[in-house]
This record gives sequence, structure tokens and C-alpha cells, in this order.
Amino acid sequence: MDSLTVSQVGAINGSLTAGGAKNSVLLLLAASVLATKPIVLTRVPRISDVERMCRLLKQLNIKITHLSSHSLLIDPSDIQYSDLLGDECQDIRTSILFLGALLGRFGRAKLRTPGGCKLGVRPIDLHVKAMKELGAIVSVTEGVVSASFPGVISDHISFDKVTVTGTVNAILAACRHQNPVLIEHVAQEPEIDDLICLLQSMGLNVLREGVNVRVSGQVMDLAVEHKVIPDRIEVGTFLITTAVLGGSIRINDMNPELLTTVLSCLTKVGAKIETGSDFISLEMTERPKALDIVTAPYPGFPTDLQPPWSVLSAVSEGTSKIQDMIYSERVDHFVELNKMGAQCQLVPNGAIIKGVLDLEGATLCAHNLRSAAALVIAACKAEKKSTILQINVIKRGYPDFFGTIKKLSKTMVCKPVEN
Ligand SMILES: CC(=O)N[C@H]1[C@@H](OP(=O)(O)OP(=O)(O)OC[C@H]2O[C@@H](n3ccc(=O)[nH]c3=O)[C@H](O)[C@@H]2O)O[C@H](CO)[C@@H](O)[C@@H]1O
Ligand SMILES: C=C(OP(=O)(O)O)C(=O)O
Repeated sequence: MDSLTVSQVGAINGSLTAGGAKNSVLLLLAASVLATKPIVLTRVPRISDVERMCRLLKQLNIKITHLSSHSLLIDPSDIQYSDLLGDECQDIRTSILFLGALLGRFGRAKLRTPGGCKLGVRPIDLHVKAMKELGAIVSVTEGVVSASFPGVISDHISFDKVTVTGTVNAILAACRHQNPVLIEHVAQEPEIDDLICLLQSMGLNVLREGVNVRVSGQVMDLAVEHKVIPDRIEVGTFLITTAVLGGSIRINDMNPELLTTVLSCLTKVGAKIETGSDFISLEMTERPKALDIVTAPYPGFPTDLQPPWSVLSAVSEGTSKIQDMIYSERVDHFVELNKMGAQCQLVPNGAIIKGVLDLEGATLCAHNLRSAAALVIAACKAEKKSTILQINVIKRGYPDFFGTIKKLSKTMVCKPVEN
């Protein structure tokens, strides 16, 4: 099933419980390479990126058992070093985390360069620079990264630019060594704090101090159980869906502080939002108003919600400017939306979107995870059916996108395309 027809759905009316964050669980799985005792992860989302990450862990002889549909037992007691040179590394971005994890655990690493969503060029120069600053000898040749620690590691890494997975690599490479390391200008994303929390529970001495992280190699090696934080991008996607289609939604087991900027933008376009310590509810009774968006590292507007938000802009009253300052080439969905009668004009770093009242059904292609979500939302809004090609990519980050929309709208939304 790589192509689907998607039909119009009515207003949203329902509730759901937030699932675990893709961009957190993948970091936590990489951290298990540093563990010697078992880790139980709960609130694990059933997404294909988790399966792919687990396959890489198994190549290191780490045992993974499904305790229930959303919990995993990860047992690293028989871990063995292995190069990771298979094509699987190119399926996901977080395969690059084995650079820091293997260096941290075994003092050496050899792996293929990573894949992940195609968002234009996704270099790894900041990862390599961080490992070199820590004292590793690193080379990248013909798609293979090799690294080793020849001697004592240094006490200092400083990032010139915010990088989420680069920060993770620095922490993982540094935190099992005896001497303290200060890592400066790290990413502020909450998924990094979830990782730090797991490492602390494992008995590692890792502390965030604002924009820096300090590690100092005390290792206690404890068995842990850890609940993955909620997926702010998945929750944001369904809030935006409701703002596009109208109606109301309540999301439980969700800390609203993870989405402060997005909630403020949703309020500005006309959504009524209520929050409590562990829920967000949203009601949309009018056509959204246009709003300019500029993506930025956390706590700014997340680039991963830029494609879904662009659908909102496409049907808003007025003209919006969308600028993606993190991935300037994250624009494929604008071209697809124009096939549906949207008016997106590409400009450097994004698009200027003149809102239209209705979208038309069309044949569309999902080029990556978040543009797939965006195209489904747009297709749910359009009066006539759309066909979306390459839709399987949506499973990288949303456990059951269509089931959730069906539950929330009480409408059957999709059918596989018959060949
Ligand atoms: C698994 C995961 O957590 N993925 C997220 C992570 O990706 P990822 O960690 O790959 O993204 P980064 O934070 O590293 O990228 C931020 C920016 O830095 C640039 N850069 C990055 C590394 C490098 O070595 N050199 C360099 O120039 C990138 O091209 C980009 O412009 O953060 C992105 C930005 O919030 C999100 O879209 C991804 O969903
Ligand atoms: C870009 C994304 O993921 P990744 O970094 O894993 O490719 C995403 O989740 O939108």
C-alpha cells in the first residue's frame, strides 16, 4: 500500500492521548549502547523509524523485547562492537547517533552516513567537528564515517550552530569517560532533556546548565524504566488539522509547555485554546486568518510543523509568508499544494501563500514524513478525492495517521489505490 485515495472529511470532534515522541525515543534507543543494565522504555510509538533503529541495535547484539504494544525491554548485557556499514543506516537520520554512542562505549566507530527525511542537504560536519574537539580522529570517505579516540579526551566541545542530533552525539561520546567535559551551545529541544533524564537514571553524571551540558564520568550502571515524553510534533499536527477542518479536539497526557509557540500562533489565527497541566483542547469555529511564520530552533516555531501549517495558510483568509530558516529547501509540499489549487509562490527559504476558500482533489506525491502529513490534511479538506503516492513515508513518524483522523472525524478517509 504505497498509494491511497483520500476523501473529504467533516469537522473534527474527539479526543486522543499523546503518543511518545519520535525524536525522543530514537535518541533514547541510541543511548542504550552506553548501558550495561536493562532499560525499559514505555510510551514507545509504533513507527517505522523505531523498528529501523532497533534493527541497528540488534547488529550490536543488544536484545530487544516487546513487553507490550508500547513498551520495549532493551538488554545490552551481551553487547558487542560492530561496524555499521549496511544500507539500513541510510534509512534514518538517527543512525548517525551510533558515532557518539560507539565512541562513548568502545572508543571507536565505523558507520555509513545517515539518511532521514529529504530536506535538501543534511550535512554532518558539526558532528564530525564535535568529535574532533573531544579528541577523536575522524574521517569521512565515500559515505563511511570512521572515528577513534587515540588517547585522553579533551574537556571541552563548543557548537557554532544549534544541532539536535549533533548535541546528542557530543553527550553520548563524552559521558562515560572519567574526566569532566563541558559541551557549549547545545540544542534546547525538550527531546535532549528527555535523553539527559534517561542518562541520569542510568547513573551517568550529565547536567544541563542552560545552553551548556556538563558531563563528568561517574558511572553507576543502574537498570531503569523510562517513559518517553509526548510527541509535540504529532500533537501539533492534529491541532493544526483541527484548525484546518474546523471542530474541536482535546489531547490528553500532553504538557502544553512543549508547544507554547505553536499554541500562540493557533490563537492568533482564530483557534480557541484551553490548557491544563496535562492537556490541550482546541476549538475552531471560523476560517483561519493568515499569519506569517518563521521557523527556529526550540522554543521557536518547529520546522517539522511547517508543512502542516502551510496547509492552514493555504486555506486562510489573507496572505501569509512562511520562512523555514532551518531547512530552506523544505518546500516540496508547496508544489504539491498548488496542484490542489493553492496559491503558494516560492520565495527564498519558503513561500508566500495567498489563502483560497477551497482546495481541489489532485494526484499528489509525499516526498517526506511531514509533507505526507500536510498532504493528507489538505486532501481531507478538499471536496473531491485525492490520490497520494509514496504515502508509506508517513509511518516513519505517525503510528496510525489515518486511524486517528477516522476516529476524530467519524469519517472513513482513505482507501488503497487498486492497481
Ligand atoms: C531525529 C531528530 O531529532 N530529527 C530532528 C532534528 O534533526 P537533525 O538533528 O538532523 O537537525 P539539526 O538540528 O542537526 O539541524 C539544524 C540545522 O543545522 C544544519 N546542520 C546540522 C548538522 C551538521 O552537521 N551541519 C549542519 O549544517 C542543518 O542542515 C540544519 O539547517 O532536528 C531537526 C531540526 O529541528 C528536525 O527537523 C528533525 O526532525
Ligand atoms: C525531519 C524529520 O525527521 P528526521 O530528522 O528523523 O529525518 C522529522 O521528524 O520531520
